[in-house]
Amino acid sequence: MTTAKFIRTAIQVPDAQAKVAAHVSSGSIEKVTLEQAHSRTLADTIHAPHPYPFFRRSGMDGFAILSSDTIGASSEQQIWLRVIDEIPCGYTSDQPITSGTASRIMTGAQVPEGADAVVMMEMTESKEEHGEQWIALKRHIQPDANITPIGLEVHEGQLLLEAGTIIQAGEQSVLATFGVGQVPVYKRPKVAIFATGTELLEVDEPLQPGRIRNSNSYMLRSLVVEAGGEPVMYGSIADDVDTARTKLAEALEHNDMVVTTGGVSVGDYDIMGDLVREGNMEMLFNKVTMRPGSVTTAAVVNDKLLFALSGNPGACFVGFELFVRPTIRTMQADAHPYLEEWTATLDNDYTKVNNFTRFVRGRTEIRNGMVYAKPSASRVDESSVMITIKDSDCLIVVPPEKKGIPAGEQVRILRLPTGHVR
Ligand SMILES: Nc1nc2c(c(=O)[nH]1)N[C@H]1C(S)=C(S)[C@@H](COP(=O)(O)OP(=O)(O)OC[C@H]3O[C@@H](n4cnc5c(N)ncnc54)[C@H](O)[C@@H]3O)O[C@H]1N2
Ligand code: MOO
Ligand SMILES: [Mg+2]
Repeated sequence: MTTAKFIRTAIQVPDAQAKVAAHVSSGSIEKVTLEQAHSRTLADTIHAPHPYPFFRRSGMDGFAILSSDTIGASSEQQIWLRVIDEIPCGYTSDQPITSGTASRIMTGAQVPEGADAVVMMEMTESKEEHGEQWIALKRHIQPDANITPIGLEVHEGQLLLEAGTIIQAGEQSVLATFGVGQVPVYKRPKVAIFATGTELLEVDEPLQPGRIRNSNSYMLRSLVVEAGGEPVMYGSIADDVDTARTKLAEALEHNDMVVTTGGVSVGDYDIMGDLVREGNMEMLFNKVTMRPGSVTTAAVVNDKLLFALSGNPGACFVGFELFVRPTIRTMQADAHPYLEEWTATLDNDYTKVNNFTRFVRGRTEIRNGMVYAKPSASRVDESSVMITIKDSDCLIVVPPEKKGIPAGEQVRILRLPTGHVR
């Protein structure tokens, strides 16, 4: 049998990634509240509208003084200063410090005019005389002591955050400090997910002979969230090309991209493959020189991307990490959308013979400051294996020319950003 189904041109992973990238640009922008901005990608550059600190700030609970008043002070020769005001945080004093006077001040309060130092409470003695408060100092206090000057951290106009920054705790702090309550961020792309397969059962259905529960949709859902997308679940459908066509049209209409799983190989019921070949979409590729995921298929329909990933869980996972994650990241203007590449020492022999580049699910470990990677599966790492996905934090790259790699050799690994919600 020689139908178009079987004739496929395999392309290399970087070429396939480039084909996808040519159809992706950063998405549109929206404003969200600071609370909602967590883990979102900033869409504008933020400059400081004012210096920070904005006023001369006391670093201690104590007294604002003139340092020159304390010259010559010692245990034998205490200097007495009259306390003229009390300045809690949030208040400003209208009484400037002049020679011979001091004001009680709290940590974080604005230092009054005239004062050029704050002395800690513990370094003073105090007394009350004729209704007046006095403090004594026993040593010389250096000018500027315990005063944080204006702009120590940030000067006015300083670049605070670049567009493309992911907003986490530190960025939240900056945005709040500078009064950015409505934050311009890239919209999360809406990613439709549906599974194909007559064998698929819903998660809460009892097992039946020959059937399995749809796990890929849930795996993909988590991956989309991790990548910063908004997953939209379209359930699963039987292997029927008409149903798939209708579902795909609906998913494309309401979402920014569509990810499907299953039915992309050459089997009689591999309907997604058939659908992509029908001709009303631009197929980017339907075979990649990688394993798992060799049948990963991508197409463009009305300017939107369709990723038809393998049904085999391991292949579906790798297909997502290499093609879908970078797309979601690029749509949020991530300058480094691909999985981070590290070098690691292989911990176990890897003996499999390959004709395609193999992306072996693995786990890293740091020992004596060195990164080691070992395959997650002790026996099987086939495309069909589901159970090792949870045990993996990297993909070990085994080039096609290698006939296995001995333990101790340096390997390229791709770090999986598992658990990081973007
Ligand atoms: N004659 C050939 N057979 C196969 C080839 C080939 O080149 N020639 N390629 C093999 C490779 S490689 C892979 S990978 C798979 C790809 O299969 P499909 O993408 O067509 O996926 P299905 O046939 O629908 O299912 C494969 C497998 O995965 C299970 N599955 C499907 N959907 C889900 C889901 N949502 N959750 C969990 N598991 C799912 C399904 O039951 C099958 O066991 O084809 C090889 N065959
Ligand atoms: O596409 Mo299959 O995943 O190469 O193993
Ligand atoms: Mg199949």
